[in-house]
Amino acid sequence: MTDKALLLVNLGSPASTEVADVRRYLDQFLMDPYVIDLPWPLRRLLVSLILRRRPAQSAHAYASIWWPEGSPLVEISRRLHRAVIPHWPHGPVELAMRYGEPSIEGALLRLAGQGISHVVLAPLYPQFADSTLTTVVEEARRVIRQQELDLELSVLPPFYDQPEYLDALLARARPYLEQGFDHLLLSFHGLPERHLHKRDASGAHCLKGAECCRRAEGSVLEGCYRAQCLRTAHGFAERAGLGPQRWSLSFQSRLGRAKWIEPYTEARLDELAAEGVKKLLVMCPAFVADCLETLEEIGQRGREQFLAAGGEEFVLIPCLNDDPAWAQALVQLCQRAPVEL
Ligand SMILES: C=CC1=C(C)c2cc3[nH]c(cc4nc(cc5[nH]c(cc1n2)c(C)c5CCC(=O)O)C(CCC(=O)O)=C4C)c(C)c3C=C
Ligand SMILES: [Fe+2]
Ligand SMILES: [Fe+2]
Repeated sequence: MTDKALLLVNLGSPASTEVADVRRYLDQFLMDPYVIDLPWPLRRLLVSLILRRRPAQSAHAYASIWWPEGSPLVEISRRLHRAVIPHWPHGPVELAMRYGEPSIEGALLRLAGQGISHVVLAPLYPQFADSTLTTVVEEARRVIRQQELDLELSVLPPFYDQPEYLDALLARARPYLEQGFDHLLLSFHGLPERHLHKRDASGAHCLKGAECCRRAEGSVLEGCYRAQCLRTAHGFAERAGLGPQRWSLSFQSRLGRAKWIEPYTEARLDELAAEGVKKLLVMCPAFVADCLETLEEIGQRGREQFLAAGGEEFVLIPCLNDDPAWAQALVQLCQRAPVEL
């Protein structure tokens, strides 16, 4: 029966490392109100300022990690897509990117054209944020509304604490853990603090103390990216049998002057070297596919920083990527967990 399609959605990348393509991509990305949550005129002004210098800098960074097939994030997502297809018994599997190509619009039009009536939307982000999950769901809804498609949607919720995901992470990390290390740093993508406050309607929970996100439950946990990152990190460390001294958590990829959630990865790299850590393992569990933020920011700049600060060995554990066990685990999640919209 071909009545229930699966649509995998990742973030997306520029079409090439040309500055003009990077500018186009950054414009689409940063003008998304779920990413820069300012009223349109202010957002336009801020993004135009960012677009004066950032495209050239980012193009240079992208060029240093680009693959012959194109963007690592997009190519890895394509490989994951191919690995998932044989495991999904309910119908076609499509791949889309929230920004750039292949688009969510194109994928939904193709599925509707095949007579599909139900789509399971799988945003490939373990932790919830408006800039990850909400924007994907809203884009899918916009396309269905504007194109008048007869499609029902359900969505894979954040899977930050799900055994399928944590087990896949551990299987990925185990060979690196077994080789010995002084410390494991779990570096998550950061988020402006404002995005957390906005989701904490009571104003009483989020960022009210070092442990507030650790204790979050119910709707507070559902809306708190930081709390979900902490759950992932503690869940992973427990499964790996790591004591509190063997690992820590940080947040990377800060953009602009606003305060982002702490501790910052950059600061932690210096601290760990100063504390005498010689061999550092780094894993980035907010990303299911290696991308600019893991390969360049951590794998190149993070490595240089740690070694310059006195560290001796820096090992970046690859993301889950197209690992066959992860492809199977993802299908299990998509069969077990989707929520009707
Ligand atoms: C993993 C989840 C992600 C969250 C949360 C997120 C929030 C967020 N990001 C920016 C700004 C940028 N992010 C950029 C790259 C990038 N971000 C994610 C994921 C999350 N972002 C990924 C997977 C990537 C890599 C894309 C790739 O092509 O490899 C970039 C672009 C690159 C650059 O110029 O540095 C920007 C800009 C904001 C502002 C934000 C939260 C509000
Ligand atoms: Fe980002
Ligand atoms: Fe919180």
